[in-house]
Amino acid sequence: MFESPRKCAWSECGEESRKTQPVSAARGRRKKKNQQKQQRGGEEANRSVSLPPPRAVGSSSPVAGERRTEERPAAPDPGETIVRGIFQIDKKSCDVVLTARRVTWTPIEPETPTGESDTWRREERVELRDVFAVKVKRRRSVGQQTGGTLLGLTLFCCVRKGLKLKEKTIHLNNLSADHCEVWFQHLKSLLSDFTERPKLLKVFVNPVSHRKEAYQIYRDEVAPLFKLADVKADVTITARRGHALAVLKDCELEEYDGVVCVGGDGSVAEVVHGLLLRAQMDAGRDTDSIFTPVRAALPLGVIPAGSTDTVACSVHGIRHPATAAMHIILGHRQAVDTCSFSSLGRLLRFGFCAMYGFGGRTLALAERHRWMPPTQRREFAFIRTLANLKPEDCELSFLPLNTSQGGPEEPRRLVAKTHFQADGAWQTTRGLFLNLSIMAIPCLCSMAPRGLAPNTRLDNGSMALIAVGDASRSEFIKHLKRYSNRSNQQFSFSFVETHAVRAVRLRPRCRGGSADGASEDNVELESKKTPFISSEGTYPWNVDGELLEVPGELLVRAHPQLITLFGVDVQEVDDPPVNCSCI
Ligand SMILES: Nc1ncnc2c1ncn2[C@@H]1O[C@H](COP(=O)(O)OP(=O)(O)OP(=O)(O)O)[C@@H](O)[C@H]1O
Repeated sequence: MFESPRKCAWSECGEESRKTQPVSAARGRRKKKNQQKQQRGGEEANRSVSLPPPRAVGSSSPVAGERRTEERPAAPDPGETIVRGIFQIDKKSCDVVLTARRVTWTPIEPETPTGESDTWRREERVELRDVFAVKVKRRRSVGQQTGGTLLGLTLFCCVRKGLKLKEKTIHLNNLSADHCEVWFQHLKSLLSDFTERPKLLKVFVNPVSHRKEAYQIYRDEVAPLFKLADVKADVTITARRGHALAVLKDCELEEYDGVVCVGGDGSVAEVVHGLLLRAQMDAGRDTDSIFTPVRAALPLGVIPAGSTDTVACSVHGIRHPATAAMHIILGHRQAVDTCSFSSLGRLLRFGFCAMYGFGGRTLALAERHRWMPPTQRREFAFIRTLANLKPEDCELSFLPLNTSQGGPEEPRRLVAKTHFQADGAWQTTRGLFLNLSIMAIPCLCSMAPRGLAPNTRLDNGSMALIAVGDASRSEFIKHLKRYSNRSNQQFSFSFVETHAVRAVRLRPRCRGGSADGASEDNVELESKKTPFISSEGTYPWNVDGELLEVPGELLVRAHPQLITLFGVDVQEVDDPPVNCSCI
């Protein structure tokens, strides 16, 4: 029944397998029945067990008259059996079938006297798209590095539990070397057809991210999975801010199939900026002009090791390093919009999101208290800025996404208190704003399970502009608190407006010259209408969790699907929601 062209391999496997098969009188009857069935099926049934073993691409020279394009055998029908045999799985002898898509197995059990055989023959399967490695399994004594008794094959698979991806092993036990060799070669060949899976990665690890655990996370949770999947990694442990950017500007990117960043949002932003800047340099773009950027050459994987990890959450839905590693290994790719930040005609950086006003002030204050532990300094800055809550007087212009371009939602009305003016397609408004957020991705995180910008998507080609106008502190706190529930009610305030936009220009309106707001000691002394300006005369922006001091006007442009991240599009975070302890 299981005969194939590689007769010697199969016959040995057959003998070996028979040792493991349960013997029963009913089995003889079934065999006979199957033989009759096979005869009826004729050639069809034979072909299903006899596909030739895989041939390496380019390994055969063309036969006279054969066209080069025919060198590689035609891809098998996805449902067609490539190889079939018997293995012990979970201590049961199983009839195992390999097709181009999956491995299926059915326990071989004796029929009951009543012949109710099919009612308990439960078929199980694993899709090859979820298998990331196949290994020969051997029994070795302690300390033995090579050799050992062959036990069979092990499939390493990825299983989903909610949004979490976990490793699972399936042991296909059979002591026949030839049998296992045939299966191993077929499986290896099929897995190598997943060309989107990376083989060599450039990895950046930020050793000082959050609780300084990034290297440990990489070493203990990610590197073992990469090794199992035969993914090679060229690791750089960053020594300073800007190190990853410097490496990306100069390294031979063509060698790699992807870049991985182990760290928080700040590290991810630096690597994203590096990849995109390098792409513009390679394409000869003048970044000090209104240029059309080219896409990043390589996809980016993000292993979360920061405090908030909004980018990782937005493409994995969970802060779980092993899940992130699995997305990378399996080559799950998601196109992602980015934005560029320019001031005075010069590109400052590429990134995903920015905040001005409350978001910028809070980060600027936290940065001045670097000596504090990260969580404390963030909470301190948050409370202090909230206590001194004041609106920014600015001129806000934005280029709305044409409704025919399929915006994510109807834009909400403009804040009434501002002076509206249309300039071509741009809309300009002047007024007081407590906070302005411009986000190209939803920025999911445990404090905002549906995202800081639930009204944009990863790849919809637009950014969400969320403008929070002047309001009382208690109203502003109510607005912030609503981010933690999943009802999207945070925008149901008269002082909040949202727009789907293609570009935003923000010009802080300075009254009465520079105020020295650099010291938090005199923050209280600032006039309620004076914009927060650092001692260098710049305005603090929170760009991807990093402080960006902008000298005046900032232009933010959306760039649809400029980068590819390893991950998927998720709607909300799977982590338990976290309420900000400060409010
Ligand atoms: N060895 C290093 N020493 C100091 N800073 C570094 C080093 N390596 C990288 N950096 C910089 O640290 C900054 C912050 O990194 P990251 O965002 O990963 O940590 P975090 O701020 O603790 O996390 P989160 O942004 O999630 O709060 C990045 O801008 C990065 O460039």
